[in-house]
Amino acid sequence: MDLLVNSALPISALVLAISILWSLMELIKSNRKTPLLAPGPRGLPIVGYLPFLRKDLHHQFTELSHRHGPIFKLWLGNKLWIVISSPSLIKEVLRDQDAIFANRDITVAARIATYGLNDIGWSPYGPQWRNLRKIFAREMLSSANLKATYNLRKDEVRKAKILVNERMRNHSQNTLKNEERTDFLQILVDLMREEDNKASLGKVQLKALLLAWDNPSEFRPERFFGNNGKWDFSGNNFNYIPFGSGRRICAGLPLAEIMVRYILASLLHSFEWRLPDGEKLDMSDKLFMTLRKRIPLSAIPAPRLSISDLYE
Ligand code: HEM
Repeated sequence: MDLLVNSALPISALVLAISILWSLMELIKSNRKTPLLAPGPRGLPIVGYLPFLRKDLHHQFTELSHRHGPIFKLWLGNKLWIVISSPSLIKEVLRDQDAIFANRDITVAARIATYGLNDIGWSPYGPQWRNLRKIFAREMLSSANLKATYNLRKDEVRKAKILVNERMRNHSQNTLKNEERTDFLQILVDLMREEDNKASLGKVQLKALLLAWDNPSEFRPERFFGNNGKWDFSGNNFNYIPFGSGRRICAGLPLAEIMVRYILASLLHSFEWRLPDGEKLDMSDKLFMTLRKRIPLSAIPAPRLSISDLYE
């Protein structure tokens, strides 16, 4: 019994000392002339909220924003973090006051991986970052990238040519399949063949029309309607900022805009996709540097166009 009491003594003394220290720190903090801070969850003395952080941080932050509002604070150790989640606050931080917020929080791992922050993404906002952005912009317009884009475009033109020629041949030989009689490509071909073609739609325009759209042979007139900037990803609509906004907006946006659209459109247009037998589509996510699918997607492609030349 004595032994138990004796060993419990140093622990209670330690707990008492930590509590006094914490109360003192809180007192000093409250006496400091700090501006009023946003609300936030309570943490532990010294470590703050660190022990409570979960791996699915983005879901945890969503939950916390439901509880504390669109701006809340977290103490992680002695560092204060402010988490924001409303379009108007995002505009304030990324656009209106972005000169103040244009720095990244540098981790040790980032410093090592970039040989001392020699990288646009991690470079502190300043002359070195400005130079790197200029070099990056020039590099993106370099002959190699222009050539790659040109080749991609050339390939799309070749494919559009094959599609239009095939459809016009089927049309004149009266061998159109049922579904082809009413699809969008056929509407354009009919328009082109009309004797009084006021739209002056020639073969060249037809091919150009096919290139500007994804799944061009689907009848989807809504693609012509404006959508009130709903999918404007240029950094001006703060409800939708996949590339960020302000000074640190994604430097690769122009390239990504061309490449992602072409690659996705080609994959969807040229192949029918299905899941491996017995597998269900899982949409859960995992936070890394960016958000990823928790279970990587395997999909099996099968050619969907009848013209085999397109797959060469
Ligand atoms: C769909 C594709 C892409 C998405 C969604 C994307 C998204 C982003 C985002 C969210 C940021 C951070 C912006 C901020 O901090 O406010 C960023 C930064 C950056 N991205 Fe992208 N990106 C894409 C493709 C690319 C490509 C293809 C390149 C290169 C060719 C690129 C190069 C960069 C660079 C260099 C930065 C750092 C800019 C800076 O700190 O000044 N990105 N990107």
